Amino acid sequence: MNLPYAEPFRIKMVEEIRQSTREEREQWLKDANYNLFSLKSSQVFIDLLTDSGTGAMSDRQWGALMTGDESYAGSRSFEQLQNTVEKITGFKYLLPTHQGRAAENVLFSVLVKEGDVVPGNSHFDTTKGHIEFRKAHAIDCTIDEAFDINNLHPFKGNINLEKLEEVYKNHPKENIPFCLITITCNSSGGQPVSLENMKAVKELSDQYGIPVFFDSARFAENAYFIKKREKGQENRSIKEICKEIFSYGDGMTMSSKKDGLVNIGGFIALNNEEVFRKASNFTIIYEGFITYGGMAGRDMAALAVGLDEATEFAYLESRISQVEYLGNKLIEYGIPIQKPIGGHAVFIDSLNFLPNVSRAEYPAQTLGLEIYKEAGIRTVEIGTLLADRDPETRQNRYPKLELVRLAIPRRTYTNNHMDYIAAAIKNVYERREEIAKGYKITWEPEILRHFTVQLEKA
Ligand SMILES: CC1=C(O)/C(=C\N=C(/Cc2ccc(O)c(F)c2)C(=O)O)C(COP(=O)(O)O)=CN1
Repeated sequence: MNLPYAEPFRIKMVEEIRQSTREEREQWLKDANYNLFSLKSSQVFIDLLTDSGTGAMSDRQWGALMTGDESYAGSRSFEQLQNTVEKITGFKYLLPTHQGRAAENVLFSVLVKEGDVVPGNSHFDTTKGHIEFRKAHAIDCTIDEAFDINNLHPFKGNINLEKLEEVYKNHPKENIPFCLITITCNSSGGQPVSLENMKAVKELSDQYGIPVFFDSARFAENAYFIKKREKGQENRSIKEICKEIFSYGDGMTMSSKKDGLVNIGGFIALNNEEVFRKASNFTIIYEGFITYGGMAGRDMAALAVGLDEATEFAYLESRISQVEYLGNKLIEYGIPIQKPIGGHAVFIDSLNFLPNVSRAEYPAQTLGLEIYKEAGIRTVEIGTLLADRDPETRQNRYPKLELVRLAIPRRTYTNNHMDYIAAAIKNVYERREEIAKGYKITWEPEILRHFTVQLEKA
């Protein structure tokens, strides 16, 4: 018989997780003002809040930690990281930061000014936050197919070139610091961008003299989808595809907490020496000296190993197959999810799941709370709460999709956990008609409200 698939690793360390009762969870949600971010990890059985920094490191990464060089300047670990980043991306200048939004803060302090526009595919919320915080505007030029959850376009992270050229034509070049391509595109469901689209975006941007940057948090997963789905790529290595991806950009920001396979860290990498020099000053102000930038030497050492591991097909196949396994189970149960299934998460369409909950009562948040009550599984809302209010009108911005994201940490849960998650969501789906009321906000902060917002039952 054909041998079934098995993971290319074995487990050497485990961490105990504990179940709770439904009564306990209902009380804990009340105490948390119905904000899943406010739960303690001890109150969560399976944590799908984020794949950011929550994965398991390998024995080689733990080994690298022990030999980290903590020198303030010129650390050996920085050199190891710099060599690895250049090998994978081709970018020769590196500025470490403590995580992805810190890289955005440093780079955007150089490139983004009041009144600018930054086009791209869907910007993730902290990236958008760092653009709007500077009184600039993010313009989403994603292809329309991305917003139809049943459309099986293989690259829903792609940029619509007509929409992008409209931006280039309607704004002076000095007010367009760069075009930002997010790979994979988190907000539209962990959807990849094709090499063909990246190439076309770079060519169009070069015509208008606009630089292109990558928000690269899940670049390796994007490369995997290119290898699996894009014509002519099936025989190329992940590392070869990554090199070509970055050849279509002038630089990158990176949240290493995703495809860096580490629990903390980020960086900027680019080829433009002038931008590097200016960004170095902001690194020193915000992050620390330019050869550690808010990271310990040991974390840079572990990251250098992590980037190498993350850009290997066997690891990516294992990681993405687990997400597909969960997604296919939910499809089998009739649950409406974003298709094709993304690389790091399964995204449930809560408007179809909970038709009786009005948009003004946050259906995606309502569904996330029901899933937690049902089985102690924490998810995150990628909908109206996250979309926040229009900076000028202060009205809710209702995005096209109201999603609940099930983000799968890397090398952390087994497929038994996936079966448990799918069964829990099926149970909620079977009682969806009874769920007719959502939630209302009792307190919210000025920006990025969903992290700390407080709610009560509507
Ligand atoms: C494509 C991209 C990201 O996905 C990203 C972060 N993402 C997170 C963490 C998170 C962020 C915002 C939330 O509302 C959230 F609930 C979760 C996530 O789970 O997906 C960052 C920023 O990288 P930092 O987290 O290292 O600073 C930059 N770019």
